[in-house]
Amino acid sequence: MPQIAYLGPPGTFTEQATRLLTEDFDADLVPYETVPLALAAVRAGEVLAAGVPVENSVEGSVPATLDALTTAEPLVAVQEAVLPVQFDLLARPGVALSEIGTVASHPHALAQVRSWLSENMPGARTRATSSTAAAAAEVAAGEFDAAISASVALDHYPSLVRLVGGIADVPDAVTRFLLVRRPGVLPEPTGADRTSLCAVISDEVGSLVEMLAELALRGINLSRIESRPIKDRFGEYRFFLDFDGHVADARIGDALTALRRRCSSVRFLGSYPKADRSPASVRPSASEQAFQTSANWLEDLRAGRLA
Ligand SMILES: O=C(O)C(=O)C[C@]1(C(=O)O)C=C[C@@H](O)C=C1
Repeated sequence: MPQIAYLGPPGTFTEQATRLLTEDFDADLVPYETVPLALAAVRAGEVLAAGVPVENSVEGSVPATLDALTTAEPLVAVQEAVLPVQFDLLARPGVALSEIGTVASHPHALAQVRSWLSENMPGARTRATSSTAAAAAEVAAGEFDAAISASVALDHYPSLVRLVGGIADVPDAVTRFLLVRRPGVLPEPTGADRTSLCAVISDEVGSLVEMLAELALRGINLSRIESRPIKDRFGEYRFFLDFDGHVADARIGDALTALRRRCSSVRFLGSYPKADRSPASVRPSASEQAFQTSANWLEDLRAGRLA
């Protein structure tokens, strides 16, 4: 049975997402303490793939995931899932809300309940843990007084109780997760796909606009752009782009070759079906047929068949 890594311990949102991402095949889910460790296990061939959080609708991208995707051998996303995110406040039995001195969770989770904490527990100090379930484990071990966790965490830490349920500063918050593997056969195009890549551009006037223009000119809908520092040179950035379409689509392939010529480096991070299955809208001049017709026309010109 294939082994699939996820950000653990058991009871994280990432575990729930990874179960969803692997529901079509029998998989043995293996918890790792951090996203970089889960991705290192994929690179080392210890596991087939990893489920990792990539972006939250309230707090934005998950920097640990973006950095870990680009700083060692290439990996590609093959599937995405989007999960609603609401939290429970878990504590040891007999502890009242007013007695809680420390509340622990993953920094992304704490950021999503910041207003709730300041209104309801103004005296409590927040503590960062490696995941929402790690916070529950540390509360069970007596490290902290309370944890902001997924409600499934309670199944794994039965010594805790739910003090408050359904906490969320933004009620419809969601987190997007990816299933990431070593490069291999890509998922088939479905007409409702997303392509992710990371590009480094030169520090020159207009280079960002020109990169984006390559997408816009081909009618490609950009759904996310994010920059992360390159780290060893101040003021230089990697740009993470997500856009509608599959690398097998003519307009996407054409755009990628243009980016490859224009950027100092381009790392392909995968083409995979969008979680919401919403089809890409393709303008007539960027359709497969339009690309084929114009390629045939050029071939005829070059062969002397047309003037
Ligand atoms: O999966 C978990 O439980 C995590 O701790 C990670 C994470 C994240 O990185 O965004 C996942 C979903 C929630 O948005 C909060 C935290």
